[in-house]
Amino acid sequence: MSRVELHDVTVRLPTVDGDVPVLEATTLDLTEQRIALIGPNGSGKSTLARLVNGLVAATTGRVVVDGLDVARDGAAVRRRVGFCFTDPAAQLVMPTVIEDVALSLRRHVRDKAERRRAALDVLESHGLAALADRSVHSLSGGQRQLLALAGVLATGPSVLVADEPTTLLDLRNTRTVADLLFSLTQQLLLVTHDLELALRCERALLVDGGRVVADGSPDDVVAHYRERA
Ligand SMILES: Nc1ncnc2c1ncn2[C@@H]1O[C@H](COP(=O)(O)OP(=O)(O)OP(=O)(O)O)[C@@H](O)[C@H]1O
Repeated sequence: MSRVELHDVTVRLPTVDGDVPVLEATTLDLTEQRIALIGPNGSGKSTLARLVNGLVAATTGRVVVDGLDVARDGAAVRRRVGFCFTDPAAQLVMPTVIEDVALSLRRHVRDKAERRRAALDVLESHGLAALADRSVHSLSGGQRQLLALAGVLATGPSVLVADEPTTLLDLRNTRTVADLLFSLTQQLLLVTHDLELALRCERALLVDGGRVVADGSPDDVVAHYRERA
């Protein structure tokens, strides 16, 4: 299993009114397979998640993934850490479904024809092969989210950070995406407002006001969150 470490990490972000603190000094050692990040809107969950693949840089402190420092070894960390956004539109950039998966595979499979075959295999393994030549824009929200996840997973990350991957989905698609996420063997950092999903993880962190205010078993942390709300 992977290991994600935060050593005394703070984040300040620039605004028109100057830098504002978004994450107070945080130290974490994340070794469990599935870790949920829960908490109110604007509490700092996405910021914490984005630190793990360098989408947000620590203002002070160090973020380390499997021994690699995110600030120093950024490219190597990004190869290890897959990131899935709430809105799949943020990561689906090619005109067709198969081209999009092929783009994810560009560093893994050099030959173009082979890459197309590999992309089709990926689509098949996620039940999306029938959509291969469809425009990405013609897909439903659920299909788009599955495709985005398939593209990220095709690169073979050892950690998947998923930032509210089911927020835009209906009940059935939430179940499909959740089933996929919980079938993975990789480490999963799951930012979610869906407390049922949080309860299925091995560990949960409650973030509030830029601080981790509870950390432990999902049962305890979710109960604590419900009491505070
Ligand atoms: N690029 C930025 N510049 C300035 N402030 C930012 C930036 N990104 C986030 N923030 C602020 O940092 C705080 C934490 O935001 P973050 O997105 O991490 O919260 P969150 O817990 O993920 O919220 P939500 O549940 O609504 O997605 C918020 O007050 C937000 O306005």
